[in-house]
Amino acid sequence: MPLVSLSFASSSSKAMALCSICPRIPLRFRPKPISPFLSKPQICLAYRVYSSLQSTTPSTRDELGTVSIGFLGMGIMGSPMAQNLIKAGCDVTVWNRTKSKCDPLVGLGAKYKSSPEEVTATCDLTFAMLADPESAIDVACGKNGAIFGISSGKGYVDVSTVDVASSILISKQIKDTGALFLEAPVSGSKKPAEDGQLIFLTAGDKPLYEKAAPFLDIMGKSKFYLGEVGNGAAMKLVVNMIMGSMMASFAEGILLSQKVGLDPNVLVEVVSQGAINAPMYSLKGPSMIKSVYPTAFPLKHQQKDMRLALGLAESVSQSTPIAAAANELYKVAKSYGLSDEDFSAVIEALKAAKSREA
Ligand SMILES: NC(=O)C1=CN([C@@H]2O[C@H](COP(=O)(O)OP(=O)(O)OC[C@H]3O[C@@H](n4cnc5c(N)ncnc54)[C@H](OP(=O)(O)O)[C@@H]3O)[C@@H](O)[C@H]2O)C=CC1
Ligand SMILES: O=CC(=O)O
Repeated sequence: MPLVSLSFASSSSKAMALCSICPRIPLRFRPKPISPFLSKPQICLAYRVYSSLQSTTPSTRDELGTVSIGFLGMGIMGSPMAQNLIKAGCDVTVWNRTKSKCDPLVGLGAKYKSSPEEVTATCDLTFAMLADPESAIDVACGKNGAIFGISSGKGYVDVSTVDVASSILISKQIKDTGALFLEAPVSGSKKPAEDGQLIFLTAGDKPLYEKAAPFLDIMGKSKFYLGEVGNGAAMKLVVNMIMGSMMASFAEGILLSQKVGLDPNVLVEVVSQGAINAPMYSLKGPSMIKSVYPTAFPLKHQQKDMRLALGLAESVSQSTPIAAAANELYKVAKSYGLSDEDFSAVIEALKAAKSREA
């Protein structure tokens, strides 16, 4: 017997002081101490206060069987996340716009429903992993959307990467039904999703965070609770803005090393041993040098995140010239037809048109 029934349709004082000199930051984005323990060093504190590792104690696991869960969105991320829930013994119900993508999950024991509405009507807790703000809103609030099946006592956890306003809109629509809402975008790509090593950036209803925690622990290695809805979305956009700029800069470095006669493979090795080492450089550098971009994080989603992050920065008049320049490169890469390639294909935007054709 499955343990759980699931459906899947795709501050510290220093920080507060900083806010006092940045009056334009809306109150809701200012770090708020949520525990008296916040006088400890900030990094440690943020981790210990906002996140918890492996909260799935044996007693919690016993309770998993009493919760039925749904999953909406079987893309690159949603499929392995749902798969991990099934493998952990959960009873999962899945939905995806393109039905065929549900077949492997059904093969593993998932149930299938033909609309988000049916999923939320059947399940206590529904996760949604959709492409962008438009699809996340449509699946939650559109025709046969999640809000039409959900009701008081149930929960909706949106793990898609969206902007703050969209997340607040979805939250309001869900909560108007009496249900609870949690935003929980993830940091970590295809492989971390497959390995259950995602990082959840959650915000919203704390009781739902606690109810969802054992499932988040199955799909991820850590989770942060960041307060009110919008903070999770904002955190994810800041992280991905940094990542997108890092990748664009790395691409420039690879091409420059080649142009001056250096071996770019040696550059990747040098970078991997120094202070600017990042796993994505070692992981993606060798294939970028060969001009192949096996998709883990689609370039179109990285450009969407740059665009949304720039909007977030604009909303608080924060200057982000590096991200703005990087965003232009992702736009050029999209115009080259590289939307569905991995975001490392941004390097193509830096190659001369003639050499790209060669
Ligand atoms: N890939 C990655 O490394 C990571 C991605 N993310 C974020 O997670 C989210 C999902 O990413 P990923 O799985 O890679 O994306 P995919 O493009 O692989 O999947 C997108 C999903 O959204 C569905 N979808 C798209 N448009 C609509 C629509 N109009 N109505 C209903 N469903 C729709 C797709 O359905 P269909 O199959 O029918 O097209 C599919 O299930 C994005 O927000 C992304 O930014 C976050 C961390 C890492
Ligand atoms: O959103 C992408 C990621 O790798 O995280």
